Amino acid sequence: MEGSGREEKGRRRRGGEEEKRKREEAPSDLERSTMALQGVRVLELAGLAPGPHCGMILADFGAQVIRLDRLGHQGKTWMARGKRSLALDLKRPEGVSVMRRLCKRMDVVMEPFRPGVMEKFGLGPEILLKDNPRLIYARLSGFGQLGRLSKVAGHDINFLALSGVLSKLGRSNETPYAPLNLLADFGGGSLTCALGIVLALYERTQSDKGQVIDANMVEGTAYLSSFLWHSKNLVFWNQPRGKNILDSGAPFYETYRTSDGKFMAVGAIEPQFYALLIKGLGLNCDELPNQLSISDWEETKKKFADAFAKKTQAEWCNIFDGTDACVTPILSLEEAALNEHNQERGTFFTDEHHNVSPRPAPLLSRTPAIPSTKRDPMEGEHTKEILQEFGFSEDEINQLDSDKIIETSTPKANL
Ligand SMILES: C[C@H](CCC[C@H](C)C(=O)SCCNC(=O)CCNC(=O)[C@H](O)C(C)(C)COP(=O)(O)OP(=O)(O)OC[C@H]1O[C@@H](n2cnc3c(N)ncnc32)[C@H](O)[C@@H]1OP(=O)(O)O)[C@H]1CC[C@H]2[C@@H]3[C@H](O)C[C@@H]4C[C@H](O)CC[C@]4(C)[C@H]3C[C@H](O)[C@]12C
Repeated sequence: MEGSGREEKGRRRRGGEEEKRKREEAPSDLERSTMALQGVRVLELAGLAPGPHCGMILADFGAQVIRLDRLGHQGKTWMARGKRSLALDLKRPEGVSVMRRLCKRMDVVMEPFRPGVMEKFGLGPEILLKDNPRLIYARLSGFGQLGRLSKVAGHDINFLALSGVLSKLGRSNETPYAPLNLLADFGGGSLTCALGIVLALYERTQSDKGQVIDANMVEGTAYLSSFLWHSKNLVFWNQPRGKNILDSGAPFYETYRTSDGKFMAVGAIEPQFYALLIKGLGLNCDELPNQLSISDWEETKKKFADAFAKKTQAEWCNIFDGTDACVTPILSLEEAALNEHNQERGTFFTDEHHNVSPRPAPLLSRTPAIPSTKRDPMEGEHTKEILQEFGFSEDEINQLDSDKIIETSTPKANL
Protein backbone atom coordinates (compact mmCIF):
# COMPACT_ATOMS: atom_id res chain seq x y z
CA MET A 1 0.00 0.00 0.00
CA GLU A 2 2.73 2.44 0.96
CA GLY A 3 4.68 1.91 -2.31
CA SER A 4 1.70 2.26 -4.62
CA GLY A 5 0.57 5.27 -2.60
CA ARG A 6 3.95 6.99 -3.26
CA GLU A 7 3.89 6.13 -6.99
CA GLU A 8 0.34 7.40 -7.16
CA LYS A 9 1.32 10.63 -5.42
CA GLY A 10 4.06 11.17 -8.01
CA ARG A 11 1.63 10.45 -10.83
CA ARG A 12 -0.79 12.95 -9.37
CA ARG A 13 1.85 15.61 -8.97
CA ARG A 14 2.92 15.21 -12.61
CA GLY A 15 -0.80 15.29 -13.60
CA GLY A 16 -1.29 18.40 -11.57
CA GLU A 17 1.70 20.08 -13.20
CA GLU A 18 0.19 19.18 -16.59
CA GLU A 19 -3.18 20.65 -15.57
CA LYS A 20 -1.44 23.79 -14.32
CA ARG A 21 0.50 24.15 -17.61
CA LYS A 22 -2.73 23.74 -19.61
CA ARG A 23 -4.41 26.39 -17.47
CA GLU A 24 -1.49 28.78 -17.98
CA GLU A 25 -1.78 28.21 -21.72
CA ALA A 26 -5.47 29.07 -21.37
CA PRO A 27 -7.33 30.45 -24.43
CA SER A 28 -6.17 33.92 -25.45
CA ASP A 29 -8.12 36.94 -24.23
CA LEU A 30 -9.73 37.26 -27.65
CA GLU A 31 -11.01 33.68 -27.44
CA ARG A 32 -12.04 34.17 -23.84
CA SER A 33 -14.11 37.17 -24.81
CA THR A 34 -16.33 34.77 -26.76
CA MET A 35 -17.94 32.98 -23.83
CA ALA A 36 -20.66 30.56 -24.84
CA LEU A 37 -23.55 32.93 -24.02
CA GLN A 38 -21.77 36.13 -25.09
CA GLY A 39 -24.30 38.71 -26.26
CA VAL A 40 -27.41 36.98 -24.87
CA ARG A 41 -29.54 39.54 -23.04
CA VAL A 42 -31.45 38.27 -19.99
CA LEU A 43 -33.94 40.04 -17.73
CA GLU A 44 -34.11 38.19 -14.40
CA LEU A 45 -36.92 39.22 -12.06
CA ALA A 46 -35.50 39.11 -8.56
CA GLY A 47 -36.39 35.99 -6.60
CA LEU A 48 -35.28 34.05 -3.53
CA ALA A 49 -32.72 31.42 -4.53
CA PRO A 50 -33.46 29.32 -7.65
CA GLY A 51 -33.99 32.41 -9.84
CA PRO A 52 -30.78 34.16 -8.78
CA HIS A 53 -28.82 30.93 -9.24
CA CYS A 54 -30.23 30.44 -12.73
CA GLY A 55 -29.33 34.03 -13.64
CA MET A 56 -25.85 33.57 -12.19
CA ILE A 57 -25.22 30.50 -14.37
CA LEU A 58 -26.18 32.48 -17.47
CA ALA A 59 -24.03 35.47 -16.41
CA ASP A 60 -21.04 33.23 -15.64
CA PHE A 61 -21.14 31.88 -19.19
CA GLY A 62 -21.25 35.34 -20.75
CA ALA A 63 -24.91 36.46 -20.85
CA GLN A 64 -25.70 40.10 -20.02
CA VAL A 65 -28.05 39.65 -17.08
CA ILE A 66 -30.15 42.48 -15.70
CA ARG A 67 -31.82 41.74 -12.36
CA LEU A 68 -35.12 43.57 -12.00
CA ASP A 69 -35.53 44.48 -8.34
CA ARG A 70 -38.54 45.82 -6.47
CA LEU A 71 -38.35 49.32 -5.03
CA GLY A 72 -37.30 49.65 -1.42
CA HIS A 73 -36.64 45.91 -1.28
CA GLN A 74 -33.60 45.75 0.91
CA GLY A 75 -33.57 41.97 1.00
CA LYS A 76 -30.34 40.03 1.10
CA THR A 77 -29.32 39.61 -2.54
CA TRP A 78 -26.88 36.88 -3.56
CA MET A 79 -25.58 34.92 -6.50
CA ALA A 80 -25.65 38.21 -8.42
CA ARG A 81 -22.06 38.29 -9.70
CA GLY A 82 -21.74 39.66 -13.23
CA LYS A 83 -25.29 41.04 -13.14
CA ARG A 84 -26.54 44.61 -13.17
CA SER A 85 -29.56 45.81 -11.21
CA LEU A 86 -32.56 47.88 -12.26
CA ALA A 87 -35.19 48.77 -9.63
CA LEU A 88 -38.65 49.17 -11.16
CA ASP A 89 -42.16 49.20 -9.70
CA LEU A 90 -44.24 46.77 -11.73
CA LYS A 91 -47.38 47.60 -9.77
CA ARG A 92 -47.49 50.90 -11.59
CA PRO A 93 -48.59 51.01 -15.28
CA GLU A 94 -45.58 53.18 -16.10
CA GLY A 95 -43.34 50.49 -14.70
CA VAL A 96 -45.07 47.86 -16.82
CA SER A 97 -44.49 50.00 -19.93
CA VAL A 98 -40.80 50.28 -19.09
CA MET A 99 -40.52 46.50 -18.75
CA ARG A 100 -42.34 45.93 -22.03
CA ARG A 101 -39.89 48.29 -23.77
CA LEU A 102 -36.95 46.40 -22.27
CA CYS A 103 -38.38 43.01 -23.25
CA LYS A 104 -38.70 44.06 -26.87
CA ARG A 105 -34.90 43.90 -27.00
CA MET A 106 -34.36 41.00 -24.61
CA ASP A 107 -33.52 37.43 -25.58
CA VAL A 108 -34.73 35.94 -22.28
CA VAL A 109 -37.01 36.99 -19.45
CA MET A 110 -36.98 34.76 -16.34
CA GLU A 111 -39.56 35.08 -13.55
CA PRO A 112 -39.57 33.25 -10.18
CA PHE A 113 -43.10 34.00 -8.98
CA ARG A 114 -46.27 32.06 -8.41
CA PRO A 115 -48.21 31.51 -11.62
CA GLY A 116 -50.49 34.44 -12.41
CA VAL A 117 -48.35 37.20 -10.91
CA MET A 118 -46.91 38.25 -14.28
CA GLU A 119 -50.37 38.12 -15.86
CA LYS A 120 -51.62 40.37 -13.04
CA PHE A 121 -48.92 42.89 -13.99
CA GLY A 122 -50.05 42.71 -17.63
CA LEU A 123 -46.72 41.08 -18.50
CA GLY A 124 -47.86 37.53 -19.28
CA PRO A 125 -46.34 35.53 -22.15
CA GLU A 126 -49.12 36.39 -24.60
CA ILE A 127 -48.33 40.09 -24.29
CA LEU A 128 -44.54 39.91 -24.19
CA LEU A 129 -44.29 37.34 -26.98
CA LYS A 130 -46.58 39.50 -29.14
CA ASP A 131 -44.24 42.43 -28.51
CA ASN A 132 -41.19 40.24 -29.22
CA PRO A 133 -41.85 36.86 -30.93
CA ARG A 134 -38.18 35.86 -30.41
CA LEU A 135 -38.43 36.23 -26.61
CA ILE A 136 -37.69 33.17 -24.46
CA TYR A 137 -40.03 33.45 -21.48
CA ALA A 138 -38.73 31.25 -18.65
CA ARG A 139 -41.07 30.64 -15.72
CA LEU A 140 -39.37 29.07 -12.68
CA SER A 141 -42.06 27.96 -10.24
CA GLY A 142 -42.50 25.34 -7.55
CA PHE A 143 -45.46 23.31 -8.75
CA GLY A 144 -45.79 24.43 -12.38
CA GLN A 145 -48.03 26.89 -14.22
CA LEU A 146 -51.12 24.70 -14.03
CA GLY A 147 -52.48 22.14 -11.58
CA ARG A 148 -54.31 22.28 -8.26
CA LEU A 149 -51.17 23.30 -6.30
CA SER A 150 -49.82 25.72 -8.88
CA LYS A 151 -50.74 28.85 -6.91
CA VAL A 152 -49.70 27.53 -3.50
CA ALA A 153 -46.57 28.83 -1.76
CA GLY A 154 -43.80 26.34 -1.25
CA HIS A 155 -40.11 25.81 -0.68
CA ASP A 156 -37.52 23.25 -1.68
CA ILE A 157 -38.60 20.63 0.85
CA ASN A 158 -42.22 20.79 -0.36
CA PHE A 159 -41.27 20.25 -4.00
CA LEU A 160 -38.83 17.50 -3.03
CA ALA A 161 -41.62 15.82 -1.09
CA LEU A 162 -44.13 16.01 -3.90
CA SER A 163 -41.62 14.65 -6.42
CA GLY A 164 -41.36 11.40 -4.46
CA VAL A 165 -37.62 11.78 -3.96
CA LEU A 166 -37.74 12.90 -0.31
CA SER A 167 -39.32 9.57 0.65
CA LYS A 168 -36.05 7.87 -0.36
CA LEU A 169 -33.72 10.13 1.64
CA GLY A 170 -32.65 9.42 5.20
CA ARG A 171 -31.44 6.69 7.47
CA SER A 172 -33.52 3.73 8.51
CA ASN A 173 -35.91 4.39 11.44
CA GLU A 174 -35.45 8.15 11.08
CA THR A 175 -37.79 10.63 9.34
CA PRO A 176 -36.82 11.51 5.76
CA TYR A 177 -34.46 14.49 5.51
CA ALA A 178 -33.89 17.06 2.77
CA PRO A 179 -30.21 17.59 1.79
CA LEU A 180 -30.32 21.36 2.41
CA ASN A 181 -32.18 23.05 -0.48
CA LEU A 182 -29.86 21.62 -3.12
CA LEU A 183 -32.07 19.14 -4.93
CA ALA A 184 -35.28 21.04 -5.72
CA ASP A 185 -34.14 24.68 -5.62
CA PHE A 186 -30.99 24.10 -7.62
CA GLY A 187 -30.79 20.63 -9.17
CA GLY A 188 -34.40 20.43 -10.27
CA GLY A 189 -34.94 24.21 -10.29
CA SER A 190 -32.31 26.65 -11.42
CA LEU A 191 -30.07 24.21 -13.32
CA THR A 192 -33.04 22.68 -15.15
CA CYS A 193 -34.36 26.14 -15.97
CA ALA A 194 -30.95 27.20 -17.29
CA LEU A 195 -30.91 24.05 -19.45
CA GLY A 196 -34.36 24.96 -20.79
CA ILE A 197 -33.19 28.46 -21.66
CA VAL A 198 -30.13 27.15 -23.51
CA LEU A 199 -32.28 24.59 -25.36
CA ALA A 200 -34.70 27.32 -26.41
CA LEU A 201 -31.85 29.61 -27.49
CA TYR A 202 -30.46 26.81 -29.63
CA GLU A 203 -33.86 25.99 -31.14
CA ARG A 204 -34.35 29.67 -31.93
CA THR A 205 -31.28 29.57 -34.18
CA GLN A 206 -33.37 27.29 -36.44
CA SER A 207 -36.87 28.71 -36.02
CA ASP A 208 -36.08 32.32 -35.13
CA LYS A 209 -38.93 32.01 -32.60
CA GLY A 210 -39.10 32.27 -28.82
CA GLN A 211 -41.27 30.15 -26.55
CA VAL A 212 -42.44 29.73 -22.95
CA ILE A 213 -40.49 27.46 -20.57
CA ASP A 214 -42.55 26.00 -17.72
CA ALA A 215 -39.66 25.06 -15.40
CA ASN A 216 -40.83 23.86 -12.02
CA MET A 217 -39.09 22.27 -9.07
CA VAL A 218 -41.34 19.27 -8.60
CA GLU A 219 -40.89 18.05 -12.17
CA GLY A 220 -37.26 19.11 -12.39
CA THR A 221 -36.46 17.11 -9.25
CA ALA A 222 -38.51 14.15 -10.41
CA TYR A 223 -36.64 14.19 -13.74
CA LEU A 224 -33.34 14.39 -11.85
CA SER A 225 -34.40 11.21 -10.04
CA SER A 226 -35.05 9.14 -13.21
CA PHE A 227 -32.35 6.71 -12.05
CA LEU A 228 -34.52 5.81 -9.02
CA TRP A 229 -37.43 4.94 -11.29
CA HIS A 230 -35.35 2.87 -13.69
CA SER A 231 -33.57 0.90 -10.95
CA LYS A 232 -36.21 0.57 -8.25
CA ASN A 233 -36.80 -3.13 -8.83
CA LEU A 234 -33.13 -4.04 -8.35
CA VAL A 235 -32.72 -6.24 -5.28
CA PHE A 236 -30.39 -3.69 -3.67
CA TRP A 237 -32.82 -0.87 -4.26
CA ASN A 238 -36.20 -2.21 -3.25
CA GLN A 239 -35.49 -2.50 0.48
CA PRO A 240 -37.08 -0.05 2.96
CA ARG A 241 -35.46 3.44 3.15
CA GLY A 242 -31.98 3.30 4.69
CA LYS A 243 -31.51 -0.40 3.92
CA ASN A 244 -30.29 -0.12 0.33
CA ILE A 245 -26.83 0.18 -1.23
CA LEU A 246 -26.85 3.94 -1.81
CA ASP A 247 -29.04 5.19 1.04
CA SER A 248 -26.81 4.26 4.05
CA GLY A 249 -27.82 0.59 4.14
CA ALA A 250 -24.56 -0.87 2.84
CA PRO A 251 -21.31 -0.73 4.87
CA PHE A 252 -19.28 -0.10 1.73
CA TYR A 253 -21.26 3.03 0.77
CA GLU A 254 -21.28 4.93 4.05
CA THR A 255 -19.56 7.59 6.18
CA TYR A 256 -17.44 6.83 9.24
CA ARG A 257 -16.07 8.85 12.14
CA THR A 258 -12.29 8.91 12.67
CA SER A 259 -10.41 9.10 15.96
CA ASP A 260 -10.08 12.89 15.70
CA GLY A 261 -13.82 13.41 15.26
CA LYS A 262 -13.63 13.93 11.52
CA PHE A 263 -15.18 11.66 8.89
CA MET A 264 -14.32 9.53 5.88
CA ALA A 265 -16.60 8.70 2.91
CA VAL A 266 -16.56 5.15 1.55
CA GLY A 267 -17.93 4.22 -1.86
CA ALA A 268 -16.26 0.86 -2.56
CA ILE A 269 -19.09 -0.76 -4.51
CA GLU A 270 -17.27 -3.04 -6.98
CA PRO A 271 -15.59 -6.16 -5.51
CA GLN A 272 -12.11 -5.13 -6.66
CA PHE A 273 -12.43 -1.76 -4.87
CA TYR A 274 -14.06 -3.39 -1.86
CA ALA A 275 -11.03 -5.68 -1.54
CA LEU A 276 -8.74 -2.61 -1.41
CA LEU A 277 -10.98 -1.06 1.25
CA ILE A 278 -10.71 -4.17 3.44
CA LYS A 279 -6.94 -4.23 2.95
CA GLY A 280 -6.62 -0.52 3.82
CA LEU A 281 -8.70 -1.04 6.97
CA GLY A 282 -6.34 -3.85 8.00
CA LEU A 283 -9.21 -6.37 8.01
CA ASN A 284 -9.28 -9.89 6.57
CA CYS A 285 -11.81 -10.65 3.81
CA ASP A 286 -11.98 -14.28 4.97
CA GLU A 287 -13.20 -13.18 8.37
CA LEU A 288 -15.99 -11.02 6.93
CA PRO A 289 -19.39 -12.09 5.49
CA ASN A 290 -19.96 -11.82 1.75
CA GLN A 291 -19.96 -8.18 0.63
CA LEU A 292 -23.50 -8.41 -0.74
CA SER A 293 -25.07 -10.30 2.13
CA ILE A 294 -27.69 -7.69 3.10
CA SER A 295 -28.53 -9.40 6.40
CA ASP A 296 -24.87 -9.02 7.48
CA TRP A 297 -24.48 -5.36 6.50
CA GLU A 298 -25.23 -4.03 10.01
CA GLU A 299 -22.56 -6.28 11.56
CA THR A 300 -19.97 -5.42 8.89
CA LYS A 301 -20.74 -1.72 9.32
CA LYS A 302 -19.91 -1.98 13.03
CA LYS A 303 -16.54 -3.61 12.18
CA PHE A 304 -15.75 -0.84 9.71
CA ALA A 305 -16.77 1.81 12.24
CA ASP A 306 -14.47 0.27 14.86
CA ALA A 307 -11.59 0.25 12.37
CA PHE A 308 -12.07 3.86 11.23
CA ALA A 309 -12.30 5.01 14.87
CA LYS A 310 -8.72 3.86 15.46
CA LYS A 311 -6.95 6.43 13.23
CA THR A 312 -7.20 10.14 12.43
CA GLN A 313 -8.59 11.41 9.13
CA ALA A 314 -5.06 12.38 8.04
CA GLU A 315 -3.78 8.87 8.80
CA TRP A 316 -6.59 7.32 6.76
CA CYS A 317 -5.78 9.72 3.89
CA ASN A 318 -2.19 8.52 3.94
CA ILE A 319 -3.47 4.97 3.58
CA PHE A 320 -6.19 5.52 0.98
CA ASP A 321 -5.16 8.64 -1.00
CA GLY A 322 -4.63 7.81 -4.67
CA THR A 323 -5.83 4.22 -4.33
CA ASP A 324 -8.93 2.64 -5.89
CA ALA A 325 -10.48 1.88 -2.50
CA CYS A 326 -12.98 4.73 -3.11
CA VAL A 327 -12.28 6.34 0.28
CA THR A 328 -12.08 10.12 0.63
CA PRO A 329 -12.02 12.58 3.54
CA ILE A 330 -15.24 14.51 4.20
CA LEU A 331 -14.01 18.07 3.85
CA SER A 332 -15.56 21.28 5.15
CA LEU A 333 -16.20 23.97 2.53
CA GLU A 334 -13.02 25.74 3.65
CA GLU A 335 -10.99 22.50 3.52
CA ALA A 336 -12.42 21.70 0.07
CA ALA A 337 -11.21 25.07 -1.22
CA LEU A 338 -7.70 24.31 0.11
CA ASN A 339 -7.62 20.66 -0.96
CA GLU A 340 -4.58 19.86 -3.12
CA HIS A 341 -6.55 18.22 -5.93
CA ASN A 342 -9.11 21.04 -6.05
CA GLN A 343 -6.31 23.61 -6.00
CA GLU A 344 -4.56 21.88 -8.89
CA ARG A 345 -7.76 22.14 -10.87
CA GLY A 346 -8.80 25.63 -9.76
CA THR A 347 -12.15 24.27 -8.57
CA PHE A 348 -12.69 27.37 -6.45
CA PHE A 349 -11.84 31.00 -7.09
CA THR A 350 -11.55 34.13 -4.94
CA ASP A 351 -13.18 37.41 -5.89
CA GLU A 352 -11.95 40.96 -5.28
CA HIS A 353 -13.43 40.86 -1.79
CA HIS A 354 -11.67 37.64 -0.87
CA ASN A 355 -14.91 35.64 -1.06
CA VAL A 356 -14.30 32.08 -2.21
CA SER A 357 -16.79 30.50 -4.66
CA PRO A 358 -16.92 27.35 -6.75
CA ARG A 359 -15.70 27.95 -10.31
CA PRO A 360 -18.56 27.63 -12.85
CA ALA A 361 -19.02 24.13 -14.24
CA PRO A 362 -18.71 22.49 -16.67
CA LEU A 363 -15.30 23.64 -17.89
CA LEU A 364 -15.50 24.37 -21.63
CA SER A 365 -12.09 23.98 -23.29
CA ARG A 366 -12.26 26.89 -25.77
CA THR A 367 -14.93 29.22 -24.32
CA PRO A 368 -14.83 28.66 -20.57
CA ALA A 369 -17.01 30.67 -18.21
CA ILE A 370 -15.23 33.68 -16.73
CA PRO A 371 -17.15 34.54 -13.55
CA SER A 372 -17.07 38.17 -12.50
CA THR A 373 -14.89 38.81 -9.45
CA LYS A 374 -16.57 42.11 -8.73
CA ARG A 375 -19.01 42.65 -5.86
CA ASP A 376 -22.75 41.99 -6.33
CA PRO A 377 -24.75 44.99 -7.59
CA MET A 378 -26.73 47.13 -5.17
CA GLU A 379 -30.47 47.11 -5.87
CA GLY A 380 -31.12 49.77 -8.52
CA GLU A 381 -27.42 50.56 -8.95
CA HIS A 382 -27.59 50.49 -12.75
CA THR A 383 -31.14 51.72 -13.32
CA LYS A 384 -30.15 54.88 -15.16
CA GLU A 385 -27.36 53.25 -17.19
CA ILE A 386 -29.67 50.45 -18.32
CA LEU A 387 -32.55 52.74 -19.29
CA GLN A 388 -30.15 54.92 -21.30
CA GLU A 389 -28.80 51.82 -23.09
CA PHE A 390 -32.37 50.90 -24.00
CA GLY A 391 -33.08 54.32 -25.50
CA PHE A 392 -34.83 56.15 -22.65
CA SER A 393 -34.18 59.90 -22.78
CA GLU A 394 -32.89 61.92 -19.84
CA ASP A 395 -36.33 63.51 -19.47
CA GLU A 396 -38.08 60.13 -19.45
CA ILE A 397 -35.67 58.81 -16.83
CA ASN A 398 -36.02 61.90 -14.66
CA GLN A 399 -39.82 61.66 -14.89
CA LEU A 400 -39.78 57.98 -13.91
CA ASP A 401 -37.47 58.84 -11.04
CA SER A 402 -39.57 61.72 -9.73
CA ASP A 403 -42.73 59.58 -10.04
CA LYS A 404 -40.97 56.85 -8.00
CA ILE A 405 -41.46 54.26 -10.73
CA ILE A 406 -37.75 53.55 -10.65
CA GLU A 407 -35.09 53.65 -7.98
CA THR A 408 -31.43 54.41 -8.48
CA SER A 409 -28.95 53.62 -5.75
CA THR A 410 -25.34 54.57 -6.10
CA PRO A 411 -22.89 52.67 -3.91
CA LYS A 412 -21.80 54.67 -0.87
CA ALA A 413 -18.07 55.36 -1.02
CA ASN A 414 -16.25 53.29 1.63
CA LEU A 415 -14.97 56.27 3.60
C1 LIG B 1 -32.69 32.39 1.33
C2 LIG B 1 -33.82 31.78 2.09
C3 LIG B 1 -34.63 30.89 1.13
C4 LIG B 1 -33.86 29.66 0.80
C5 LIG B 1 -34.52 28.98 -0.36
C6 LIG B 1 -35.83 28.33 0.02
C7 LIG B 1 -35.52 27.10 0.83
C8 LIG B 1 -36.59 28.00 -1.21
O1 LIG B 1 -37.10 26.94 -1.41
S1 LIG B 1 -36.67 29.25 -2.40
C9 LIG B 1 -37.92 28.67 -3.52
C10 LIG B 1 -39.24 29.32 -3.18
N1 LIG B 1 -40.29 28.89 -4.06
C11 LIG B 1 -40.35 29.28 -5.35
O2 LIG B 1 -39.50 29.97 -5.86
C12 LIG B 1 -41.55 28.79 -6.13
C13 LIG B 1 -42.20 29.93 -6.91
N2 LIG B 1 -42.42 31.10 -6.10
C14 LIG B 1 -43.36 31.12 -5.14
O3 LIG B 1 -44.04 30.17 -4.83
C15 LIG B 1 -43.49 32.44 -4.39
O4 LIG B 1 -42.82 33.43 -5.08
C16 LIG B 1 -42.92 32.38 -2.97
C17 LIG B 1 -43.67 31.35 -2.15
C18 LIG B 1 -41.44 32.06 -3.00
C19 LIG B 1 -43.10 33.76 -2.35
O5 LIG B 1 -44.49 34.05 -2.36
P1 LIG B 1 -44.95 35.55 -2.30
O6 LIG B 1 -46.37 35.57 -1.96
O7 LIG B 1 -43.99 36.33 -1.47
O8 LIG B 1 -44.67 36.07 -3.79
P2 LIG B 1 -45.45 35.75 -5.14
O9 LIG B 1 -46.80 35.20 -4.89
O10 LIG B 1 -44.52 35.00 -6.03
O11 LIG B 1 -45.66 37.22 -5.78
C20 LIG B 1 -44.57 38.07 -5.96
C21 LIG B 1 -44.99 39.33 -5.30
O12 LIG B 1 -43.94 40.27 -5.50
C22 LIG B 1 -44.44 41.38 -6.19
N3 LIG B 1 -43.39 41.88 -7.07
C23 LIG B 1 -42.37 41.16 -7.63
N4 LIG B 1 -41.59 41.94 -8.34
C24 LIG B 1 -42.08 43.20 -8.22
C25 LIG B 1 -41.69 44.46 -8.71
N5 LIG B 1 -40.57 44.60 -9.47
N6 LIG B 1 -42.47 45.54 -8.40
C26 LIG B 1 -43.56 45.42 -7.61
N7 LIG B 1 -43.98 44.25 -7.09
C27 LIG B 1 -43.24 43.17 -7.40
C28 LIG B 1 -45.61 40.84 -6.96
O13 LIG B 1 -46.47 41.88 -7.35
C29 LIG B 1 -46.22 39.92 -5.95
O14 LIG B 1 -46.88 40.73 -5.02
P3 LIG B 1 -48.35 40.37 -4.54
O15 LIG B 1 -48.20 39.11 -3.74
O16 LIG B 1 -48.75 41.56 -3.75
O17 LIG B 1 -49.14 40.16 -5.80
C30 LIG B 1 -34.76 32.82 2.72
C31 LIG B 1 -35.80 32.09 3.58
C32 LIG B 1 -36.17 33.07 4.71
C33 LIG B 1 -35.49 34.38 4.28
C34 LIG B 1 -35.23 35.40 5.38
C35 LIG B 1 -36.57 35.80 6.05
O18 LIG B 1 -37.57 36.09 5.08
C36 LIG B 1 -36.37 36.95 7.03
C37 LIG B 1 -35.60 38.16 6.47
C38 LIG B 1 -36.55 38.96 5.56
C39 LIG B 1 -35.82 40.25 4.99
O19 LIG B 1 -36.72 40.94 4.11
C40 LIG B 1 -34.57 39.75 4.19
C41 LIG B 1 -33.63 38.97 5.08
C42 LIG B 1 -34.27 37.74 5.77
C43 LIG B 1 -33.28 37.25 6.79
C44 LIG B 1 -34.59 36.64 4.69
C45 LIG B 1 -33.29 36.21 3.96
C46 LIG B 1 -33.56 35.09 2.96
O20 LIG B 1 -34.39 35.57 1.94
C47 LIG B 1 -34.19 33.90 3.64
C48 LIG B 1 -33.22 33.24 4.59
